[in-house]
Amino acid sequence: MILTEVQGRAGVIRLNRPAALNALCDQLMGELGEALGRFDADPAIAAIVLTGSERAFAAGADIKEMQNRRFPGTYLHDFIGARWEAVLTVRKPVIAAVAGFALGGGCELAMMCDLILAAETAKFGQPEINLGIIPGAGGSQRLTHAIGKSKAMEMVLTGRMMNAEEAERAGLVARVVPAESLVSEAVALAEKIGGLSAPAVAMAKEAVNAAFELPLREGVRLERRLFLGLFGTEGQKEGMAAFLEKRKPRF
Ligand SMILES: CC(C)=CC(=O)SCCNC(=O)CCNC(=O)[C@H](O)C(C)(C)COP(=O)(O)OP(=O)(O)OC[C@H]1O[C@@H](n2cnc3c(N)ncnc32)[C@H](O)[C@@H]1OP(=O)(O)O
Repeated sequence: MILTEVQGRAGVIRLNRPAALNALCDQLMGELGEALGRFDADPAIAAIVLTGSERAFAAGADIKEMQNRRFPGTYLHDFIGARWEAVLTVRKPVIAAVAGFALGGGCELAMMCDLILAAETAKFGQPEINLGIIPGAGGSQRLTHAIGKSKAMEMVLTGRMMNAEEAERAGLVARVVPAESLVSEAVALAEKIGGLSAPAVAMAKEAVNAAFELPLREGVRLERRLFLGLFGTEGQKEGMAAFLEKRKPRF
């Protein structure tokens, strides 16, 4: 259900369950967690690209698998839990490359990544309300952080989908690119990141993500500690020396 390949410094993970529009079943999420862990541990990989098919990044959690779940069983054996949040434990940048549907858990998975590149065909939505439930993998929180209360509320309350252009305008996605160059653009981004100082990249990711979890003052304190810590790295010495010597840095 998952295909992986290495393209330059990028570890590319493709969700591959076409008959169900990449519905995120238990097996797929297990394979995804394993692939993320493998690329995160591989020193040759600078960043991870997570993508789906032309038709769907992922159409959400598997409704067939969820249909007969009952409370309190779901509460005692939280089927979202750590398995769904594997992407949040990855230290390297994770780029979601989204074409087609990113709905429900698919939208939530994309939002757990560090940034989203969207094809012109991308459609984002939290349609759980149509199933008699609400988002359960962070959608009500991350979508609201990303696009603000009114737009998020409208999408969560009505299940309305947002196209790529609107998603870019609203700040949900970093950039919209032609569908045919979606993965190559994401890989190019990973290559660019791969040419930078690895400790600076890791700390930049940590600092930006902290903005979602910490109050401003604590976030700024964390940023300051990380910033000061970078003066102990070779990357800072090389980066500043290269600038002053008017040459490209070699990290
Ligand atoms: C994370 C948590 C806690 C919750 C969730 O994610 S809940 C799920 C939220 N997602 C949705 O509600 C989207 C459900 N899917 C759709 O609305 C539609 O499939 C569509 C709008 C994405 C595409 O519609 P289209 O008419 O183009 O295609 P379909 O014939 O409907 O789908 C093809 C094929 O895929 C199966 N499918 C699609 N989504 C799911 C899903 N989330 N879970 C399980 N299966 C899914 C669909 O049943 C159909 O399969 P069959 O050909 O076997 O009928």
